[in-house]
Amino acid sequence: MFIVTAEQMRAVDEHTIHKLGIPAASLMENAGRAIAEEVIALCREEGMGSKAADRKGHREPGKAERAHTGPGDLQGYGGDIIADPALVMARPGDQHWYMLIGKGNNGGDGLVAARHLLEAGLGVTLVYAEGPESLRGEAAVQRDAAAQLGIPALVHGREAVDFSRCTGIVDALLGTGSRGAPLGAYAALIEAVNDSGKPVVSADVPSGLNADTGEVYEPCIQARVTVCLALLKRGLVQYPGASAAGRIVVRSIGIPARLVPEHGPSVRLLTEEVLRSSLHVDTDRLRAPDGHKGTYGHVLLAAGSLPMSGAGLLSAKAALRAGCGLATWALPAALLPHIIGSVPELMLAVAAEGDSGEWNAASADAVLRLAESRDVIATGPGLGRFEGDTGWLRRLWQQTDRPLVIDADALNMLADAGRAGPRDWGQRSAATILTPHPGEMGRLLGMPTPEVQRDRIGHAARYAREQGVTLVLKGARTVIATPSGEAYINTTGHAGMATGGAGDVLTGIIAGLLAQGLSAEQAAAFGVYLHGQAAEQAALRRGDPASLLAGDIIDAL
Ligand SMILES: NC(=O)C1=CN([C@@H]2O[C@H](COP(=O)(O)OP(=O)(O)OC[C@H]3O[C@@H](n4cnc5c(N)ncnc54)[C@H](O)[C@@H]3O)[C@@H](O)[C@H]2O)[C@H](O)CC1
Ligand SMILES: [K+]
Repeated sequence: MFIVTAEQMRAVDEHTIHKLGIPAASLMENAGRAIAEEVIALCREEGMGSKAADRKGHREPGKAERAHTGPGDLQGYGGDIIADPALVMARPGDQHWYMLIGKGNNGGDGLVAARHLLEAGLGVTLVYAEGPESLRGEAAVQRDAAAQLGIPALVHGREAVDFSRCTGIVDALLGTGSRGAPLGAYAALIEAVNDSGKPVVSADVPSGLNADTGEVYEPCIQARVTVCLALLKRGLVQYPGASAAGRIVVRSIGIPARLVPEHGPSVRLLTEEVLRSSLHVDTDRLRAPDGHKGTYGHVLLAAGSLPMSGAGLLSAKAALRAGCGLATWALPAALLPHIIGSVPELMLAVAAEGDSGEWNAASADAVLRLAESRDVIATGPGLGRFEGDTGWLRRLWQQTDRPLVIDADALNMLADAGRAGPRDWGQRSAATILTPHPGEMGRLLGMPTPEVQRDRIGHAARYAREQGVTLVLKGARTVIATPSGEAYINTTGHAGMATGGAGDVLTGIIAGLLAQGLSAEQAAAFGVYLHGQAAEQAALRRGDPASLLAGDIIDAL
């Protein structure tokens, strides 16, 4: 599923109307109709104004919905005749919905929805944010149709609006044409709606949400359901916007998704389907029946220091669990006695001499030598900082042609590389994957963490393109961005993954997948997906996400 910006949506919309010749009125009709259907679906689900038998959330028309159009039993003539199933409910007359109408096309969608709800037998009242005379184009056509049908209308500021009288509210105030925080009547209506506690169905996006970044302005509608029209908007999959949206239902309205790549870099929701079809990840083919441990690649992990040896251990175990044939952990000499025997499947190699348990700049020689007979290098977890560390990382970057996964303190070394970023170190010929959390991303970009979080997709995609790397921006809805400017938004995982070591596990998984021959894009996306899915399994086993340990994720892989 594609995820678009408001500008991309507009471009695809224009393409559909002006090049394909689909009338704008058809798109608005489909949009409004979809919103009305989701209002009815919500009413059914919540048993709002309907019979107990109708409270199960199913969309099958109930008994009362079957129209027997003549005397006697029609079944004798070949079966029931059922009125439009999507719009039928048991006792529609108990429902009265207020339809908030803004002056743009979002308002036009709301007006179409009002017509369909009226047709279904619900009570509807229009609440215009501004005088109806301010509507233009298609929205004005819908305003006039609604007026001719006699749908009652109030105008904010002219008549009192009492939300306690309605059963629910459709928010068609602001859509993708919204700019900045809602102003004037829009802000007043949003505040009153949120205070009312009534269920809200938002048209396209909750009004007050930045559709591109997920930033919520003051005020912003808190929706029960958001009926996203045509294509998923970026702001709906990023927090805090994702929380304001409630349940998101993406409804097609006649705009072909295949037009998206013509209008800018594509961002997709990372699902199993996308992994298989767009990313061509075929797990059945990862293991050859006649393979041996050399077939599945050898990971070299340069990680861990005395106070943080567990990080290295987690990464190494995760790489093995992800399926690489062999893993070698390069570590400071002083760690060796503590580690020996803890993971018997793992090979250990001393890279940094001395009894401090820390890394040093000279250890780059040892790491580079070890890398010659390994397929992938991963570094960062538990590494710590040391004198000359940025130069150390620079040597790895420049002097090995092996794929490189860079995490944790190695990212902080990268951040010290200079304003221009590692692109100054030259383009690597092999895959380079960076896995920052928002704080590390902020250091890479030289900006505060909240600024990164304000537009995760935008920052990740820009950095990956400018620096020529594959970037994994961790956090709720992890973003995977590629050097070509494409991105994937992960759908797996939960808040229980906010626990020490979870990132080290991800580094190991990605390295383990790279070793098996996956491309940077495949390994990063599949690794993130698997990491989240394993954490879901582990939380199910434990019964509570909060008690998840990073090691549980490895066990569940
Ligand atoms: N996907 C499609 O192609 C279709 C989308 N539809 C719907 O149309 C809206 C986008 O409509 P647009 O007219 O471009 O913008 P809005 O309705 O969002 O409203 C813009 C309107 O509001 C004023 N405004 C902007 N920002 C603010 C603010 N902060 N406070 C107050 N007022 C503001 C501005 O002046 C404009 O007049 C899309 O979301 C869909 O719902 C089509 O119906 C079908 C095709
Ligand atoms: K809206």
